[in-house]
Amino acid sequence: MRIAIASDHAAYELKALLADWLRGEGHEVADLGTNGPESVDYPDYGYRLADAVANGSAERGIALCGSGIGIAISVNRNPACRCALVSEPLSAKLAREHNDANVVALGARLTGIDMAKACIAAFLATDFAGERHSRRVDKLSHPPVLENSR
Ligand SMILES: O=C(CO)[C@H](O)[C@H](O)[C@H](O)COP(=O)(O)O
Repeated sequence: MRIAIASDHAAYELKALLADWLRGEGHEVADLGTNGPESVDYPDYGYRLADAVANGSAERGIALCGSGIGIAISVNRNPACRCALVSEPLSAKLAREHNDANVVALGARLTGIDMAKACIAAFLATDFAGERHSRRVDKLSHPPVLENSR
């Protein structure tokens, strides 16, 4: 699978470990940075990752920062992306099965390497279940303008 991976400074070490592991598993991995401990801003990397998924150069994305929260919010600003922040494999599986998530986010300051691998393995191995979930996922692309929110 073609996978893009990106992080801020808080997660660059975890990113390198995961990229090596994924390549060893036979995936084609595009590492979009950052690649050192210098402080950077997670939206810059989240937007870059989201663009790789949106333009089709990557089939799936892996987004990492200290908590996973900031980079997940950044990725989800791109309407082509559905990014799920997870910390255990069942959520990663359900993010695919029910939400057709195309990006998974993890927090390097909260999640260790073995748990991160387990989450990513579940994320990559699971297909979208379709059916009733398709209707719901479609609605995510068409948010209504509600009367009382004007
Ligand atoms: O965006 C985050 C939280 O939502 C990430 O955890 C960042 O990695 C974190 O905010 C970076 O913090 P730092 O103190 O600048 O290292």
